[in-house]
Amino acid sequence: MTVRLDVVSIFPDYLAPLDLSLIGTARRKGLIDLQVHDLRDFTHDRHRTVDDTPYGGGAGMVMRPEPWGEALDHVLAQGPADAPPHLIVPGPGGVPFTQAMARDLAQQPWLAFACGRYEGIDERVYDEAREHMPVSVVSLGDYVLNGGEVAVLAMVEAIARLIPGVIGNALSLVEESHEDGLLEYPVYTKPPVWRAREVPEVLLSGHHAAIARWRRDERLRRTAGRRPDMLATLDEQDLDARDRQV
Ligand SMILES: Nc1cc(-c2ccc3ccn(Cc4ccccc4)c3c2)n[nH]1
Repeated sequence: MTVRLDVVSIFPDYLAPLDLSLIGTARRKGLIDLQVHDLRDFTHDRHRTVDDTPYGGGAGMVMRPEPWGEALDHVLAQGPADAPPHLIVPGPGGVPFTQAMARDLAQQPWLAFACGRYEGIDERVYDEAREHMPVSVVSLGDYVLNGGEVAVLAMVEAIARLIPGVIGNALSLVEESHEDGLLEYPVYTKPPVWRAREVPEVLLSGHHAAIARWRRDERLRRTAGRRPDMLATLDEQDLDARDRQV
């Protein structure tokens, strides 16, 4: 199944990195159909204006509703009216983007992303969009960006890599940070000694049960050290069950 992704931005070139690496390959393999739209193509004045001053005053500018309305109409017209895209709008005040959300979105056949800029998009655009498609306002984290493009690059990467066929070795998706509630274990490769630093002996032992146990312990230790909040949500019997597996 080809997943369709539409992105609307005033900086379409910001999304050029999605032509590279795994995502680029997936697009060429036909697993992903990504279309980037320039919001200014949906303006009609000489200066291709996309922003205006905020009602109620205040600093900065607000993105005008008309170009967004026409841009989203154009996106909607690319697919079946009875199966519209899920519109994802990055925003500092959004619902936190998580691996669980990425997994859910990777199952959907058609996603659209609206990249805001300035102080944001006129609220009526969200209200209007909700009459035609599901709309989610999503935050990448508790820090402030200047616009949605960087957030969309991150979300598209997180989602696309979960689409079957995009990542060659499906195993590499298991036991990743956030995939099963623990951070990933430390990894090593040749040489066995580098600047007098040795690789942990167990990893060279070929003793698979001991290696699995070591990796499990490292994940727990690392999670407890860096993300104790994640351990709190990993309930007891789940922890014990995991330990029994090793
Ligand atoms: N996680 C996350 C997302 C964003 C984000 C996303 C889209 C936009 C569009 C304009 N801005 C600038 C802005 C800053 C503060 C208040 C309102 C708007 C954006 C920021 N920041 N941080």
